[in-house]
Amino acid sequence: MEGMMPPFHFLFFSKPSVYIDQNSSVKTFFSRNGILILGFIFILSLIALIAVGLAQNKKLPDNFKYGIVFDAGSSHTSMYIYKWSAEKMNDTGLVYETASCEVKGPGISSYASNLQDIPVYLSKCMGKAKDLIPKYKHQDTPLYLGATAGMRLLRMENEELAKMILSAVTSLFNSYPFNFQGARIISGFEEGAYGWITINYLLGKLEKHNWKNQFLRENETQDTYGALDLGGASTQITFVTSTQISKQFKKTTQFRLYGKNYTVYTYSYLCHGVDQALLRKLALNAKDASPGALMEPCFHPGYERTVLTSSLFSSVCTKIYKNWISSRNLTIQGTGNFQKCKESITELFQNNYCNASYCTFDMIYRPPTEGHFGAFSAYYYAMDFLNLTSDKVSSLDMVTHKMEEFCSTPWSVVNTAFPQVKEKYLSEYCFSGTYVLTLLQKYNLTEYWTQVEFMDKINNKTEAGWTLGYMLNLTNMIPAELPQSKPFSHPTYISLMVIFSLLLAIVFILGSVMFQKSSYFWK
Ligand SMILES: O=c1[nH]cnc2c1ncn2[C@@H]1O[C@H](COP(=O)(O)OP(=O)(O)O)[C@@H](O)[C@H]1O
Ligand SMILES: [Ca+2]
Repeated sequence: MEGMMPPFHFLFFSKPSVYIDQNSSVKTFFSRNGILILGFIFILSLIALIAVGLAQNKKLPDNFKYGIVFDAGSSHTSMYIYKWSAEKMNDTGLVYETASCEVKGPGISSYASNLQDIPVYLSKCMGKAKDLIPKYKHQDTPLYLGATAGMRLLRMENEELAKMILSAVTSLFNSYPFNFQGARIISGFEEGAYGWITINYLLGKLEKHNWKNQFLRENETQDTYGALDLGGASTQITFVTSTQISKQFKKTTQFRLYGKNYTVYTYSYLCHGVDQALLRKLALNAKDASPGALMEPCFHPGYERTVLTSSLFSSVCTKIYKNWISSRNLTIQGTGNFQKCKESITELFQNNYCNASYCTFDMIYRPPTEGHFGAFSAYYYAMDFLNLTSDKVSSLDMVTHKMEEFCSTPWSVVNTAFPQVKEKYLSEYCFSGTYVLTLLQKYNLTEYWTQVEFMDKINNKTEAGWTLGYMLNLTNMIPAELPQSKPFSHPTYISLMVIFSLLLAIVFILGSVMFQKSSYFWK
């Protein structure tokens, strides 16, 4: 049996029963110490290997954070609750909308004369936020309210009243356990810029990971989308421009996001929101109306609506049209003519004077548009209802044809076909659809019809709008530089794994050989 290897299990389980002589016991002593040292290295390497593996692939605990933003628009107020993983807060696209709430009632600016009703107005949605967000997170949850063009118009009319509305909101929100960060009127510039951040963040245009989960460099990221927001009282256009723009126009802003610079052009047109545009159009035409009646091509044939003429001139946007007409009832009668509707809408845009190289309308300079656009809010509501989104209808001729057909459909037919749609919205889709087309044409975007994507919820979850961008900015969640996503870079991780695996293999082999040799001395 001399010279033969002991069976495998012997290497590990057999114990020497007798020491043969002095010489062999010294050798055994050294070989046993060697084994101990190797065993020690083996255990250390094993611990290091496990530690590296765990650090790299650690399953992050479900530690979520929340944020609440109220969008106090001109026509209505909505609340959005955003949620994200606390550990990954600087990664893009990880903040999403977990719930939303429509505040019942009109826009907040109409509460100027009944401030005492503001708590009732907002408390239902606040109650929903309290129920949805775990109690122990309330104090860490930032809460914001941003008001847009409805409040901008009220401020122009009566600054004191606008302040009183915001104070009423502030005292109400201070009574809740959330981390209230303020209620304010955001500027049109912010509204445009935050809308642009929201859609590009959600579409993953600001930074990209590759398959190894590394952030891609500047030239490897995708082109951003321009943002088109259409509200009730104002509308915004925002896009990255490569045109050198003179500082005098003050229409651009610089962003540094995830290590990349963006020069963003943005402009907000007050009074060009869809509700104010309709009011301006009606006010403009009211003076030519035959006594008591106004023929209106943007409403369906057979549709009638009676208004008090004073209501047409009460807005800051229509005051300039106010003339000798004393207040009286005016019956608006639909004639359903798309072409005439479009012509009358075109009158709302001024094209007469431009003090720059190029203006879209209303003397506002704008550089040439570039790339794709995401159009949301009232752009989406109108085009989605009319089944005219750019992915459904490929050419502008088809859109025009469908609009002609829709506008000329008698109101009785439309009303019967859509009993579930709010009458205000349904009766105005001919106008709002035509307005969307005219506005896009004024922006020179109808030539690139398929490059305009009408969008509502991005990734089926998060509504496109300024609110998410606002919160991301105020919570510093979009870093200027690229964040490190893992404790080790991928090459370091691979190198460490290889080194420790090799070390383990060497130790194991050496250990086995030494153990085998020492067992000869024991025999
Ligand atoms: O479901 C809908 N169908 C059609 N239009 C809608 C719907 N929901 C909201 N809108 C319209 O979208 C616009 C939203 O404007 P918002 O209230 O945000 O004003 P603002 O951004 O100018 O302050 C309003 O004109 C409103 O009537
Ligand atoms: Ca809005």
